[in-house]
Formats: sequence, structure tokens, C-alpha cells
Amino acid sequence: MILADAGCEVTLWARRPEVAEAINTTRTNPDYLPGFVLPEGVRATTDPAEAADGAEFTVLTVPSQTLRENLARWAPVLPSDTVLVSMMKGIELGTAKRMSEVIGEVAKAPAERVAVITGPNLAKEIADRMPAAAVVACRDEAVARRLQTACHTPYFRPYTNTDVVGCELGGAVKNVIGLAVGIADGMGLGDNTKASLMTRGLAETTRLGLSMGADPQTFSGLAGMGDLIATCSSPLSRNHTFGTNLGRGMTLQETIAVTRQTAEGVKSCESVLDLARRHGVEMPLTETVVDIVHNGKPPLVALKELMSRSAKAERH
Ligand SMILES: NC(=O)C1=CN([C@@H]2O[C@H](COP(=O)(O)OP(=O)(O)OC[C@H]3O[C@@H](n4cnc5c(N)ncnc54)[C@H](O)[C@@H]3O)[C@@H](O)[C@H]2O)C=CC1
Ligand SMILES: O=C(CO)COP(=O)(O)O
Repeated sequence: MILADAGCEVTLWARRPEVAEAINTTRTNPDYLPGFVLPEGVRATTDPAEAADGAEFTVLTVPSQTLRENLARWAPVLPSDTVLVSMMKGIELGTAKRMSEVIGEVAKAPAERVAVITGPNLAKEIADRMPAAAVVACRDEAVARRLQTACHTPYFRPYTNTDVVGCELGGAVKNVIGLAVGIADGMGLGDNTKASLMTRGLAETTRLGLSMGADPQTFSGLAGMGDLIATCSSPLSRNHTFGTNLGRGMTLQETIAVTRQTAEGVKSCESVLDLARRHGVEMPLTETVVDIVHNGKPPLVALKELMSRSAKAERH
């Protein structure tokens, strides 16, 4: 929608023929976005070759853990000069790779042809054309500027950044912190708790980023603090909502059963922790989320343990 509103011709690839058909005939996706009419410049197909044909930008937004498998199928039909754009906020399980790394590897694309769009961009608010800012990151600033122009609309204001690592980490880790804040909300805890989790969550994200060569300033920008605020404040966030259900006492299986859309942090909390261990970085909040979500630790026990960690200086 944003790309079409900015004047691009857009072809969506859809898995199900009925979804492509609905988009082409009624300009709606009744399953995922009922009530929203897509702009004229958007059409859909189930044929990846047709979707990719002549594409200046190829925007990838499948659930992170399915990217490798999907992209392996699409890679042969991608134009050799297309810029591959990730909007995914996850880290691959098993390899602990960022999505841009998976893209580079599977599509054999150099870093100059891989970009990221991230920031406080809750889907429903974007579909409502409510004003939002975002970050368009690419190692090659000229490519970031081209993508910035391609997605700049009166309601969507993208800023460029060359710190791809920091932008991706900001997006992936905020989902984990969003789960933590949701759990706290579900437990009936207050705004002090929420603010403390968000701030210390950003501190551990920055710590990880620094160890991976990211620019620390990225984390106080839209890809870091901005996205963290949106996810941790909004009932529209799937990660936040997932956490709230857990905090209210639902089991993991019950929570999964009532969650239809992708909550990336549920899987990525494990790969973020894996990444942290590979870099020798302590991430106590991420570890706590993994314990609650995957190791069955009761939230109240996890909270007590978190609060009784040894006292530290704030910078550590
Ligand atoms: N929804 C949001 O507000 C935002 C989401 N993102 C990121 O976008 C990425 C995708 O999430 P959403 O589109 O929001 O999730 P979603 O759950 O709304 O949609 C996922 C789409 O992927 C399809 N899908 C599921 N499994 C698949 C598979 N194995 N192969 C191919 N397609 C598959 C689904 O049919 C659906 O169309 C995530 O990494 C998320 O973090 C980023 C910014 C905002
Ligand atoms: O990333 C998002 C907003 O920028 C959306 O967050 P959720 O995936 O938790 O809904």
C-alpha cells in the first residue's frame, strides 16, 4: 500500500489463489485486512516469476523462520539487479543469523543489494494511513536513498541509515522485550515495571549491538527506542498481546492456539539468546523470556529471580 501510494507499481505474491483473486477483483484481503481497500497500483499473483519480473525492489515479509526455504524457491526468478528488502524482525533459529544475512547467503546478493525497512510501523495503523516514521537501512547509502524515495508518502516518512546490523537487532530484540512487557501487563504489574523493562531491554539490545559492530546511536532512534515504544505500548502488537496472555496464566499451547498472526519474539527469543551467547553478552531479560516461554518457568518465579540479581552500576 505504501509503495503504491508513493507511485510504484506493486505485484504481491500470495500463496493462496483465493487471496490473489480477492486482491485483484475486490482490492481487499478479507482474511488479513478486512475493511481496507488497497490502492489501484497493487495487484497479486501466485506465480513468483510474475511477481519478480522486472522488480527494482523485492520486498520480503514472510515469517522469519520461513525465509530461507521460501527464498531458495524464489532466488532463481529474481532479477540480478533487484534490491532485496527485508521487513522481517527475527533472527534465524539454529544459525543465529539476521534476515539480511540469510538473504545475502540464499540469493547470493552482496550487501549493497540488501536493505531493511524497520521502525514503529504497526500494520493496522499503517493500513489506516496514520502518520509514521521508519528507517530504511542499507550499507550503500545511495540504495537506501532510492528506497526512501520509493516508499515516501504523506503519511510515511522514511529516514536512511547505513547501520543495517543495529536496525535489524533493534527490530528483533524489541519483540522479545514486547513479550516481557506483555507478561508484566498480564500479571497486573504497573507502568514503573513497564518503563524499567523497556529501558533495561534497550540497554541489553545496545550491549549486543555494540559487540556486533552496530552504531549505539541506532538504538535511540526509530529502529530501537521508537519500535520498542510502539510494541510495548500497543494492544495491536502481536508480541505484546502474546505476552499478556502468558502473564494472565495461559499456557504456551493455549496462547499459540489463540494467536493467528506471527509473533516473531516467541521463536526469536531463543535465537537472540543464542546470538548473545555467541558474542559473550549478558541479556538477562531475554533469558527470562526464554525461561518463561520455552522452559515453563512461572512468571512470578522468573520476576523474583530477575529482581534479586546482584546489584550493578547502570552502565553495565
Ligand atoms: N505486522 C506488523 O505490524 C509488522 C510486522 N513486521 C514483520 O513482518 C514480518 C511478517 O509479519 P506479518 O506480515 O506482520 O505477519 P502475518 O502473520 O500478519 O502475515 C504473515 C504472512 O506470511 C504468510 N506465511 C505464513 N507462513 C508462511 C510460509 N511458510 N511461507 C510463506 N508465507 C507464509 C501468511 O499467510 C501471511 O500472509 C515479521 O517478521 C514481522 O516482525 C514488521 C513491521 C510491522
Ligand atoms: O514490529 C511491529 C511494529 O513495528 C509489530 O509488532 P508485532 O509484530 O508485535 O505486532
